[in-house]
Amino acid sequence: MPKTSKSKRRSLPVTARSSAGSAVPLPPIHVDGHEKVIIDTQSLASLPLVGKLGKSSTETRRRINHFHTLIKEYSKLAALRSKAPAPEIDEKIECVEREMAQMGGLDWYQKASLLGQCKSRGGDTSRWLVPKLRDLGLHKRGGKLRLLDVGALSCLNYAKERAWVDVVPIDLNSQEQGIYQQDFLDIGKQLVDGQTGEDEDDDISHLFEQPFDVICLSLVVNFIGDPVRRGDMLKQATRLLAPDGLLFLVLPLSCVTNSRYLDDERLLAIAQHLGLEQLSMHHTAKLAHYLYRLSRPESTESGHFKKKMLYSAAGRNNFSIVI
Ligand SMILES: C[S@@+](CC[C@H](N)C(=O)[O-])C[C@H]1O[C@@H](n2cnc3c(N)ncnc32)[C@H](O)[C@@H]1O
Repeated sequence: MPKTSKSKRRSLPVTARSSAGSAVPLPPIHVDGHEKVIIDTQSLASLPLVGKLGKSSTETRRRINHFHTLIKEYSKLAALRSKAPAPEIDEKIECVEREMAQMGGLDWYQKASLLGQCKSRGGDTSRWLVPKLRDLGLHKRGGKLRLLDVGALSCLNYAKERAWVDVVPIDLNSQEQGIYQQDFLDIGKQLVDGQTGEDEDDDISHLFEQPFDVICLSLVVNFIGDPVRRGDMLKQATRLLAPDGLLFLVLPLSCVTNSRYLDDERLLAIAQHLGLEQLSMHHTAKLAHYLYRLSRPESTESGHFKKKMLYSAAGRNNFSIVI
């Protein structure tokens, strides 16, 4: 039974609180010499569950989409503030935070997303991945596959495959016992910084010492509002994968079919740049699934994939991934 770090030390940044009690975003940090804006999704995790799940899946989807819009708005404002702090920007940020809080924060968002995973609403995306792993013969490879499930809403996603899959489920805001509370982008920092928990039980860094055979980023990259941090997520995956390891990426279909800045071809070019070979791609009415194999060490160079307009037509969204 995996231990959860939910009530224990977090390897996540500490969230400051304003006098009004609302979460205050953290200042930008510097990674590899570049300033990165922290999209303080962690602060959302601490907001109370006050929002309601929609009565119909359409209503829930509408609210989830609105939450995504608020995350993007939040990221833009945080980026602006890091360049030129101003009281008006702080006010706008507080407004966005308040609206998120009214909806129920990250906790509400996760519960609504979990509802979307019900069998009656299409099931969770692990059901697409498992047959692919079997096709590759990985179920009889000998020794269990180490699988990192990022943004796991349930620790039972791979329960049927427990004989050959060893899952490490993580999330920013653990929804149940057995899901480790951990920011994917912080993995490795503890190892480098030599951080340890207050007592040994708190420290889950040992879970990440060995590379993973499979990493799942299902509907997680689109959760991040900042295109650079989306790119960081893909880079982090390549860092944590074993040679020939597999990356399972799921995005809402509109991110690749209706964006001004991203389509399947560009996503493939980004993946190849990172040393990922595309094994499989599948679009459903709502989702785009990709399976990649790490075929060579990642390229560490940035600046190759800036935000570049591919389609200028009106009505398209602005989803992009920047490397
Ligand atoms: C839409 S849910 C996706 C759930 C599930 N993977 C699925 O396919 O339905 C996105 C989840 O990703 C989590 N998440 C976002 N960024 C993360 C990060 N940096 N580290 C860990 N979890 C993260 C959020 O907390 C949220 O629970």
